[in-house]
Amino acid sequence: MIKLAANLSMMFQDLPFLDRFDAAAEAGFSGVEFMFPYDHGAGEVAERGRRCGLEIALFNLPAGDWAGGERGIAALPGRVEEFRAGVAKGLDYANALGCPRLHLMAGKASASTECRAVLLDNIAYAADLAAADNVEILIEPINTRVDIPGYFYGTTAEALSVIDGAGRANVRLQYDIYHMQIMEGDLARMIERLLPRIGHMQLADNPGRAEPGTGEINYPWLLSHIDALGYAGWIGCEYRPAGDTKAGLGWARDYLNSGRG
Ligand SMILES: O=C(O)C(=O)[C@H](O)CO
Ligand SMILES: [Mg+2]
Repeated sequence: MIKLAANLSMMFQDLPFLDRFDAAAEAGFSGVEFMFPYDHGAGEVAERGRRCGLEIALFNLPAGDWAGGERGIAALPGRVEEFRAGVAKGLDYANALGCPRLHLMAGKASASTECRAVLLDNIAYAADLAAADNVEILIEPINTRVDIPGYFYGTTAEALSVIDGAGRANVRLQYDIYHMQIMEGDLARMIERLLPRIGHMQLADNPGRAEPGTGEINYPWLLSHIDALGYAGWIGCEYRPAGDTKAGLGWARDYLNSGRG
């Protein structure tokens, strides 16, 4: 069964963050994900999720100075103390929100031995603490052609080599179909091959990163294929709606709860 999570950092942006939970539930979602909950108290985010009957599928560990252009700090030498404080904060929120997954972002860093060593240490540190809370750490290759030039890993091979290097069983691959269409293509076969390593998925069409049906990816076919493969995890709708979020959800009708919207 395909389980779609609304991405509350990209969808329903006309509403304040907490009200996006209500909008997602009304649209028929049973799960949500978002980038960062940290502007709000963990208690109030948890309460809103509970009240709306929503599972919280994933959010990001603190990722440095986002507004200043940083996209994670885990591969940055000299930022280890800040990284560790972020892990503690992220796990506090994950526990309060009942969220079993955290996305750890490496950042824009050179492919140097030093950055890789810092990254592997940081991932192992986060994974060991997370394991004690039954939380998984997710590593997502992000396209370096359009969205984040210079990001530490842009392909599944690079991300898997980092995961294997960290050597922790609770570190898994976050497969974002949009990024991987740009970097690798061959989506169906790649997902089939990588399925045992994938802990979370995300989607958007390409080009433009809007909803399925606006670009080149055959989502009706691909989602049936993912379903047939037996993928049981969440797929986050990490797209920028081309217009009104709810009006653009026609593509998802078969996968959402009905009767609430
Ligand atoms: O950029 C992406 O695709 C992500 O999933 C990161 O979490 C940034 O939000
Ligand atoms: Mg993503």
